Amino acid sequence: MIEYRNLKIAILGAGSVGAQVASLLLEHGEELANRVGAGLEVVGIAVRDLDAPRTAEIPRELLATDARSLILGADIVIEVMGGIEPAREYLELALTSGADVITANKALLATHGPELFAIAEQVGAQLYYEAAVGGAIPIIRPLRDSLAGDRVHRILGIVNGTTNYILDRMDRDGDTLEQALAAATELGYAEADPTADIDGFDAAQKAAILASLAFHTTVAVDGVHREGIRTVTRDQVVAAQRSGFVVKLLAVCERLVDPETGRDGVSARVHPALIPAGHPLAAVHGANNAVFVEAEAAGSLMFYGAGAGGRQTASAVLGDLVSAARRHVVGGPGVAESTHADLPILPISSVSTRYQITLSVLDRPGVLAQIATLFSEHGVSVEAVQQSVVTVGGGEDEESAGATLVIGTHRATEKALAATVADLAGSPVVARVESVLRVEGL
Ligand SMILES: NC(=O)C1=CN([C@@H]2O[C@H](COP(=O)(O)OP(=O)(O)OC[C@H]3O[C@@H](n4cnc5c(N)ncnc54)[C@H](O)[C@@H]3O)[C@@H](O)[C@H]2O)C=CC1
Ligand SMILES: N[C@@H](CC=O)C(=O)O
Ligand code: NA
Repeated sequence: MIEYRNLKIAILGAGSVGAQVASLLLEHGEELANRVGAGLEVVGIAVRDLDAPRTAEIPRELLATDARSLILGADIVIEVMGGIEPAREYLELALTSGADVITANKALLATHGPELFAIAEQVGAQLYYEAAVGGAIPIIRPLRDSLAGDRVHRILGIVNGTTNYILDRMDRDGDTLEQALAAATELGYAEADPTADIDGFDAAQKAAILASLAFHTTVAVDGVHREGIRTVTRDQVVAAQRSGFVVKLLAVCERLVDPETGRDGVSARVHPALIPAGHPLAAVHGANNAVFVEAEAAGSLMFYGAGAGGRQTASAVLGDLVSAARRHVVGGPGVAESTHADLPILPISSVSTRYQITLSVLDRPGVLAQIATLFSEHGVSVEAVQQSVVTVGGGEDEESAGATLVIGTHRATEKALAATVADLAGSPVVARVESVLRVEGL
């Protein structure tokens, strides 16, 4: 057996992810040591309760309640406890004491990432976070390293497993949102309070991280436009199927030209969207995640797999551990986060996309023409219109009770669309604006 010097590893948190990280590291320690050229010695695992049940067996002598002492004695600190404080304080302590840091904490990175990266850069340490987006899926390293020589234009991501599971059940099993959410809760995908998933907060944090990395700028979570899936109905999902689409909660990060100033900028948004049934993202089922990247030279790439789960996420954490340990063996300062492009974050009103608008309208001559005029007044170009007439009564008594119009548009700005929808809602020929959904991936 080869004798290596030992690197001291502290793990903070032994929940779903932490317990699996510890167990896999203890099980495969020798194999990983051979890959790294140094021993990986777990010096301790910080927990709040020494006797809490764990998802994997961990030797009790490794558990400790004094996180600070563990951090100060470590070469590499793995933070898998979640939350903002004390995680932020612990990571700052770890970095300033010269340790490299690995975190799975998207909430922390989306709010305090820039200050933590600045500290890492100052002290020459490295902050790794592959597990923070897309769980086990390699996406941070591909964006940071493999695509660093290219120019990323756009990212379309399914980055929240819980909402993808819910929308998939609505699409394939005919569930309502409430039924699908109940199933997601029973399977342990959704938390008891599913707000972070359902209302798009979790996806928005991931979008902020992806946009910062892809466009080499700083996108804070407050700069991400966010709409969750609470308003998505089974009727919308069925109507989407009929017109050859599926509804997905998407994180969309784009590099674009500001229509107001003509300058380059970036935008990040999270919202339900229609995706053509033949698009690779439409085939992402259940709680899986996928990130579809469009780059200038590379073209389209898709990264797909398990976006969550303790053991799956532990794989990403351990990949980061191997990278961090190799850097310790080789020496030298950490690589700075390349967020210096300083591209402005554009508001949602500057974004252009396609829309599908469903209207209940009166069924009488001239209605279509009036509606078409309304679109053209705002510079929104209509691509296709499908009409179905709603009837009441039967046989000789059957009469029209109105019509449903499904209108697909060409690209238009959010500003123009919002003005169009406001006018549609106030038009005497429109009984109701039933649904407005953005269309992506065309
Ligand atoms: N579970 C998953 O599938 C994924 C989780 N993540 C991220 O990984 C991190 C951990 O997530 P989970 O393991 O699922 O959470 P968890 O809630 O199962 O585990 C967190 C553990 O940390 C402990 N903890 C909290 N504060 C502590 C403190 N001050 N000192 C010591 N221990 C403390 C808790 O008692 C708990 O056992 C979070 O940031 C989460 O967003 C990222 C991707 C997927
Ligand atoms: N709640 C998240 C877990 C991983 O980040 C999800 O549902 O994807
Ligand atoms: Na990942």
